[in-house]
Amino acid sequence: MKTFDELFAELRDRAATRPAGSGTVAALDAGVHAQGKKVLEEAGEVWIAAEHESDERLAEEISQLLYRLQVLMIGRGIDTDDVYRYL
Ligand SMILES: N=c1c2ncn([C@@H]3O[C@H](COP(=O)(O)OP(=O)(O)OP(=O)(O)O)[C@@H](O)[C@H]3O)c2ncn1[C@@H]1O[C@H](COP(=O)(O)O)[C@@H](O)[C@H]1O
Repeated sequence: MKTFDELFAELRDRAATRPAGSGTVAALDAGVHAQGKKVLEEAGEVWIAAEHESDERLAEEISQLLYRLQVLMIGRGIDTDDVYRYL
């Protein structure tokens, strides 16, 4: 189990060290357009899960949306503080 900030730090490390086999590295290399499409896709899955699926499935879809948002943030080069200041 990890927090939002811990996952973000892990993904930033993946971006810096580029380990072989990392899906995050592949997602970053795919560019912001592809990253944005993944955000939209996962957001749709969250919506569907919220209306039709179990709490567990909803939580899993939300985790995937958070991951995709973080990949997009790193792809665009913004940090968590850039977001948190609006919360
Ligand atoms: N939290 C996640 C995470 N959430 C979602 N995903 C990716 O998103 C996929 C699920 O999304 P989809 O529903 O779109 O499934 P899919 O269409 O079959 O996925 P793709 O073919 O597009 O990869 C998963 O198969 C993962 O590829 C994640 N990939 C990685 N992480 C975490 O990120 C960290 C770094 O991972 P790596 O870069 O892979 O080492 C690790 O802590 C991982 O646990």
